[in-house]
Amino acid sequence: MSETKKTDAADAVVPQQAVAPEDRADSAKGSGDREVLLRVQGLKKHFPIRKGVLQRQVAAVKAVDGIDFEVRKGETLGVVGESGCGKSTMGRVITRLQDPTGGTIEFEGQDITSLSVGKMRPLRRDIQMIFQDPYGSLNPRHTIGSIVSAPFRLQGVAPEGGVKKEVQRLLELVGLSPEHYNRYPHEFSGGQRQRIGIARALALKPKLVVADEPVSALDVSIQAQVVNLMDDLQSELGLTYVIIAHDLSVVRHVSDRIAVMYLGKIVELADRTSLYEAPMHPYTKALMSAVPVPDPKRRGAKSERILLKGDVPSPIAPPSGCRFHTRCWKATEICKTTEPPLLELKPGQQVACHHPENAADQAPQDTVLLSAAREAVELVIPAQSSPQESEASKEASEPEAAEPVVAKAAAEEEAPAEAEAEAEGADDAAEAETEAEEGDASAETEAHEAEASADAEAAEVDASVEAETEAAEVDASVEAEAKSDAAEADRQESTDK
Ligand SMILES: Nc1ncnc2c1ncn2[C@@H]1O[C@H](COP(=O)(O)OP(=O)(O)OP(=O)(O)O)[C@@H](O)[C@H]1O
Repeated sequence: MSETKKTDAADAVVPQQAVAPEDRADSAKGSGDREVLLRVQGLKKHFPIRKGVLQRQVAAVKAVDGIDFEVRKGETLGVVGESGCGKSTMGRVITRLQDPTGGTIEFEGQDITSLSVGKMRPLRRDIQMIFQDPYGSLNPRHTIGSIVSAPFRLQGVAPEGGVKKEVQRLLELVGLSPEHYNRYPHEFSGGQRQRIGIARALALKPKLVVADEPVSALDVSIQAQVVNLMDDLQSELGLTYVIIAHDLSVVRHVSDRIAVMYLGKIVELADRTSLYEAPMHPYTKALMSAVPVPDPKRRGAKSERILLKGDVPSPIAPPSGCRFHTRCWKATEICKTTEPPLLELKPGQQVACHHPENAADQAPQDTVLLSAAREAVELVIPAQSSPQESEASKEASEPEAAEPVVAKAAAEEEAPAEAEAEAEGADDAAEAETEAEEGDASAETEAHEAEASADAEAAEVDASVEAETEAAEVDASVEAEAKSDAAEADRQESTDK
């Protein structure tokens, strides 16, 4: 409760150097002149933690805690942030698979925040979701035909030319053969399964597709294919995407604009170029510094890598003021007491920070760093030019490995499991107790997931039998080939004689 009060107080603080309204209008005319498809305001999703016989609520996991953004027709909004910052919850809430705790969601101008399941049904055609796990999200007992045609059955839609023809067209659209219609999910690779998931999501020609980590479960080589497929489909079908991902390279490749989340809040929202070239929020800067540069020639241009120290605080009791102040090297007293609002400091670039990078300071009078700020980060200078430098940077990173300090900025590539375990460990009890709360998630999704997990074992067995069979087939064909080679050699020999 106290945080809420502080937040309210924070809202009253008007930083002096935000972009003037007329400039904002200009920026809206630029990249933002497309029609708004989805508008989210003050969106919150809190999972209650209940205790005791009476199951009284004692606290709440503030997974999403007051976020505002818009998605325009035909664009791709990327959402990034560390594990546990509320990305997936945000995705499930905007598609109304979970009910929000507060705020509003408007789709094509219609307020869908509290529509009942029945009233949401017709809108389900327009808003679809692609899930992260291509193995768990397809029912192993159903054929591909049945999986991809499910949306037609559920919505009572009869496509022109019949369901089978339409499903086969969709399979072709996503790069699969129409002959796969009668096959089962275990007969496909991860990338192919994700294509099937995409075909299912596109069956009803949706306007908005929310993809939650669509490629993170796939091999790197397959990721590019699926990302390119989604790109092509967007131009072909005029789709609008919200793509949730923790891989900054993927997000950079696919997004027009990017929202950076930290502990249930959007800390920066900007177009791709501004965000990658001149990030304003220190957290964004730290995330960006962790993105590997693939080109060795350009690697030298990358200044230093910022490793954030300390853990992500618990979303049950997030820090006061700016939630990032406990890990920020620029934090001053105001950051501790006053929550910075998300303001457009440059046309098309919104940031929630009192002391932004690449922009005028919003609280120039507040200059004394918090003592923790001095310890908040570690800079790693890329080892490249001289041997001495490489030695120094090696030394700088060694004690860090010995310390129990988690370099969170690098968590995206180095320790996602650890970060996740932390967040989840703290919230395990909460999750268990609030499971029942999730009854509001789409019945369709739940039934599907339950069935899928019940059958996962069967699928695994099938898959291993399949793998054995395949291996046997390969052996047999190799043997046959060897035999025919030998016969050919014999024939050749006798001809020569
Ligand atoms: N059903 C639930 N009950 C209780 N807490 C939940 C529930 N679902 C999510 N949370 C908590 O909400 C927070 C945000 O979780 P969420 O899955 O949205 O994060 P995320 O950014 O998508 O992380 P990841 O990338 O690991 O999926 C976490 O602390 C998580 O433990």
